[in-house]
Amino acid sequence: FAPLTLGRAPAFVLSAGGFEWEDPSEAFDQGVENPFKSEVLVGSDEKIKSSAGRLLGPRLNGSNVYFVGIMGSGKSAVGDILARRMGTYNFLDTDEIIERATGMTIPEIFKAEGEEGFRTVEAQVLDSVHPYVRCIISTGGGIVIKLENWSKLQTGLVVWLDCEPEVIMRRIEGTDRPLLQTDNPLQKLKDLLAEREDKYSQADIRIKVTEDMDTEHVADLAIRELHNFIDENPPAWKLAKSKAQAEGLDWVK
Ligand SMILES: Nc1ncnc2c1ncn2[C@@H]1O[C@H](COP(=O)(O)OP(=O)(O)OP(=O)(O)O)[C@@H](O)[C@H]1O
Ligand SMILES: O=C(O)C1=C[C@@H](O)[C@@H](O)[C@H](O)C1
Repeated sequence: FAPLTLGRAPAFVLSAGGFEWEDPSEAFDQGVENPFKSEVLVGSDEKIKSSAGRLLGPRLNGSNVYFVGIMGSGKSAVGDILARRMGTYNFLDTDEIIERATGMTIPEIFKAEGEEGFRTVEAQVLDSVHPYVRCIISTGGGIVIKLENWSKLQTGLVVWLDCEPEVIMRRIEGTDRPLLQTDNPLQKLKDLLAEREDKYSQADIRIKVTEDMDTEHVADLAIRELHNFIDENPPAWKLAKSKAQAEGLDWVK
């Protein structure tokens, strides 16, 4: 078999099970380490923090990051900051795409088509955006309700912004979110959280957002936790390589 090439001449050729292919570390490992744990990157905490966002893109290798959580938890505000800090990722917001695609506001869609109609469009939008790469995607608070949406979210890394309803209420009181047009919006938020909590908690990363944390601070935490998640969940080839090396076996011929 001719070695598989990934757009350029292979530097190393692996041979396993009768097949030969290029060492995937050549294509995927860009030598970028977790800046919070790196011995190469030295400097003040502030300096490391400022480069941490920029260094996340190469380590994510194109994988999307999805923010989930109850409405008002900061998914759009924090997602936008994260994409700007990374520099190489785009920011998308499923609620905003729905409004642009339908030419209607979310309250108008709820009024005309009901919640079920909104959920159908929301699933269609997620279906069309999830094949893109290098995106930070803020999702609608109810995206986790439909099981079919989970398989799409799990093509990327999922971050739950876990924020108390009381804190959220103080931020979004008086806005036109359709599900909160009740006599007791705080109770409604609590009920929604109780219904969805077991779904949100399936996220890869959970960030506890408290009242004293501004959006920049939450973005800092998201960056740190994403770097840590990548360390703790290395791709299969990386595990195989270190296992082979530990056992003194040939990995690269
Ligand atoms: N950590 C924070 N500190 C202060 N204000 C915040 C914080 N997070 C979000 N906000 C503010 O709260 C409001 C709601 O935030 P945002 O729209 O980002 O939430 P969301 O999770 O995207 O909501 P939805 O699901 O309804 O789209 C915005 O005005 C935002 O600026
Ligand atoms: O929690 C929800 O169900 C919603 C959250 C918003 O982001 C919007 O998607 C819409 O208002 C519904």
